[in-house]
Amino acid sequence: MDANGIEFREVEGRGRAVIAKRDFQPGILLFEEPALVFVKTWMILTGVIVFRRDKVEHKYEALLSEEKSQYRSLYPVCEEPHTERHGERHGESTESGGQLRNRGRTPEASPSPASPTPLTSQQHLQIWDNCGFHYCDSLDDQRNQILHVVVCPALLSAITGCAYAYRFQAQYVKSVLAAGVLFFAIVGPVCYRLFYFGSQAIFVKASRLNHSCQPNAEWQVDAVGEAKHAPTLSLRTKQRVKKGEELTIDYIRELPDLKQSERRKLLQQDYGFLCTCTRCTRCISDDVEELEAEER
Ligand SMILES: C[S@@+](CC[C@H](N)C(=O)[O-])C[C@H]1O[C@@H](n2cnc3c(N)ncnc32)[C@H](O)[C@@H]1O
Repeated sequence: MDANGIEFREVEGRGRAVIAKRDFQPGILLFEEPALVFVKTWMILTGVIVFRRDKVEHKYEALLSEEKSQYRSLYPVCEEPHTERHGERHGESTESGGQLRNRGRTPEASPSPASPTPLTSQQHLQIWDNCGFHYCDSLDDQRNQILHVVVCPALLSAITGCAYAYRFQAQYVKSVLAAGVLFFAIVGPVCYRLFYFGSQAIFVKASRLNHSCQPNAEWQVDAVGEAKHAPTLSLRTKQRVKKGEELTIDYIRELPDLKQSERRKLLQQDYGFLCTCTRCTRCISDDVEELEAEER
């Protein structure tokens, strides 16, 4: 499906954005988009995404030259002045779409796209940090189940059991069993948040979606049959959206319980921007206490 009914343009203070060109009811599919590139990751403490840099670079090298320039157009998404060229539409595979916006790099209209300056590891990292969508596919889910239901409990039970046996000279087997019960009862639920497998993908159009703490759209990744087809992101409206409104998503939707002030801090620390969504603007202006009372 093409991105009908939406457009990509600049908004004040937030760079390029996705705007509704007509009214939408809740639950409407706005667009579907295959991943440009995706990698397997781990996540620690529901926040720190870890992947092998060389893998990311290797995947980039395997892209076609047009795809490479789309990928490169994402760097640096937010550091340069957002000067949109006439007719530029993000995600379109035309010559004007996906132009290089890299500092110190010649615009693509004149140079040979075959030999762009190589991206550094740091630049790759910045692209993935800013634009990577994290999700779990079915293989990740299986690995997580094995990890959290078998490996982690067994390992932690064995360690706790050994410590218990050493401390109290208890029989090893009894200690491991006791530690296992203890683990499932107390540590098990916590362990689920400590470490898990996932995947991360770059979706060119979707990476133009700005964040809001009260988003009007939500994304989902379908990664069934990933070996044969690239995972596909679909974006749907969450509520009624009026013509001219910006479409936004929640960048930290896996942490719904945070207070507004904590959300702002996290977005600044992890994503490097001061959120200017309506909710945050209200929070800055005067009623932080009122907002936090509402949240309680
Ligand atoms: C994935 S990009 C979104 C598209 C980006 N606006 C662009 O021009 O390509 C994320 C960046 O957009 C900006 N941004 C997104 N949501 C924002 C918000 N609520 N307030 C301020 N800046 C925001 C930040 O600079 C952030 O690092």
